[in-house]
Amino acid sequence: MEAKIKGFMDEVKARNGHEPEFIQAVQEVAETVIPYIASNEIYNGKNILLRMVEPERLISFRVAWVDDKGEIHVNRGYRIQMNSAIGPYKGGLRFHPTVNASILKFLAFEQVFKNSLTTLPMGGGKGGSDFDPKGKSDDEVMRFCHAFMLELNRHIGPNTDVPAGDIGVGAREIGFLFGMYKKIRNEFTGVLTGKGLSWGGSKIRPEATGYGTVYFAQSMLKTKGQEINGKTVVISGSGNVAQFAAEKVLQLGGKVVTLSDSAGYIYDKDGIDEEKLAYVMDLKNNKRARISEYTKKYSSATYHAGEKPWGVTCEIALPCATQNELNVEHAKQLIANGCICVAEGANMPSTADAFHDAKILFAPGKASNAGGVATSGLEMSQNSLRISWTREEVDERLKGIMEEIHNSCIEFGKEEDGFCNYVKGANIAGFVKVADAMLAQGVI
Ligand SMILES: NC(=O)C1=CN([C@@H]2O[C@H](COP(=O)(O)OP(=O)(O)OC[C@H]3O[C@@H](n4cnc5c(N)ncnc54)[C@H](O)[C@@H]3O)[C@@H](O)[C@H]2O)C=CC1
Ligand SMILES: O=C(O)CCC(=O)C(=O)O
Repeated sequence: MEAKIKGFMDEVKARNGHEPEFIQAVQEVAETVIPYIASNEIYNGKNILLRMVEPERLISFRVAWVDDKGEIHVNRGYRIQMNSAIGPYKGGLRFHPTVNASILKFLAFEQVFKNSLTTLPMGGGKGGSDFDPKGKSDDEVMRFCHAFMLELNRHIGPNTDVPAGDIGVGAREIGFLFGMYKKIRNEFTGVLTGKGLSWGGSKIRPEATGYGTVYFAQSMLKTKGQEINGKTVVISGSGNVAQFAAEKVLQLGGKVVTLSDSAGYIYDKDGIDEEKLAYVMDLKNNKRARISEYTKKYSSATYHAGEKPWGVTCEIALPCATQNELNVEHAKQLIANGCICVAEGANMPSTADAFHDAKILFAPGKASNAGGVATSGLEMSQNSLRISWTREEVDERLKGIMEEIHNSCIEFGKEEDGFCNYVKGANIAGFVKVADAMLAQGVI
């Protein structure tokens, strides 16, 4: 089996050798899915995984825009349409200076498995730009989004490809992108998700990724007779996913002690309560300031510049910032300090080796953060039906979907000693649905 996996990865590396994040994401899937393929006759000799690692379409384009001083800038825009076997391409847009083809291909690849796990009919895609929204005025962000959509609109549509937000793309950006799509195409459709509530957005979509991550952690803890109530939780990030993960932990009686951004983390020994979290939301979503500001307002907190929060003692860790922010040393430290449960809110925040051999409750992002895209799927359904479900209705569906994903992970990930390997479970469950559809549709 080792040789089979190596042979497959050699072929992937030969084609994508300069794309480390993409190779990392494929390796993790190959290690669990190739043995499954080998033991399941119907997938043999069909080169399904090799077909799945090649994007159906990779679009790259120039985005030229004018700043407030009248200077012209050029960024690179992308949309990776990875796999449409089970539905229209679906996945977020990331605006961050680090964006490149490798990062978007890893995200698009993960998205295929994640969307399959949601039980909803969505293929996988991802896109974005190396544009940095930090320090830009609202007008500059608007001009960039409009310029980006001038090209992207040709490649998307409510039955073709439905983008949404990711790092650097929130409600403000989705509004500007939607406005330009509507202007160019002269149609009001559900072409993007994460829209504002008064123009087609779904209730709970902003909360969904963070809430879903905590619902998944709840399901994992339940298998051990444990709950969130009374537990100390370390969270990284302070953006959309981190904020609503923190909110749900508080609602369930947990104590959140950290948040972070790319410059460092804050540790609040007294816990980040509802009032403090509201301050963080205003700080990040409106003032767009650094998390270090928190310590100026709350003396119970300390700031740790240039560091990650994984050395802080906790029972639960929720990495919610970005890829590869938690390595094997961090993982050892967490476990040594008593951490029993890690649910990834971000995409691939743990390095490949971090929890590889750790027998704790560990959920990969493609399972635990799938609540965001699942609720985007619910937004698509509401748009098609031209109706709007209540907050309670959407939250109930979200909870149900997270429960289903957890069940799928158990079905395919439970090992002989009773330990659930959630990575294996998520990879195989995600693979089966897409692979079966690809088999049915023939070699295309
Ligand atoms: N927004 C969504 O619905 C979903 C997001 N995700 C993933 O969750 C993660 C966070 O995304 P959002 O909260 O939506 O983005 P966001 O833009 O709202 O927040 C991103 C957060 O990550 C931090 N960050 C960015 N680069 C960093 C770095 N190099 N080191 C440390 N921190 C860094 C930022 O300071 C910020 O706190 C990403 O991995 C994203 O792909 C996953 C599923 C859905
Ligand atoms: O809601 C969506 O379509 C995108 C969510 C996303 O980008 C993700 O799950 O990583």
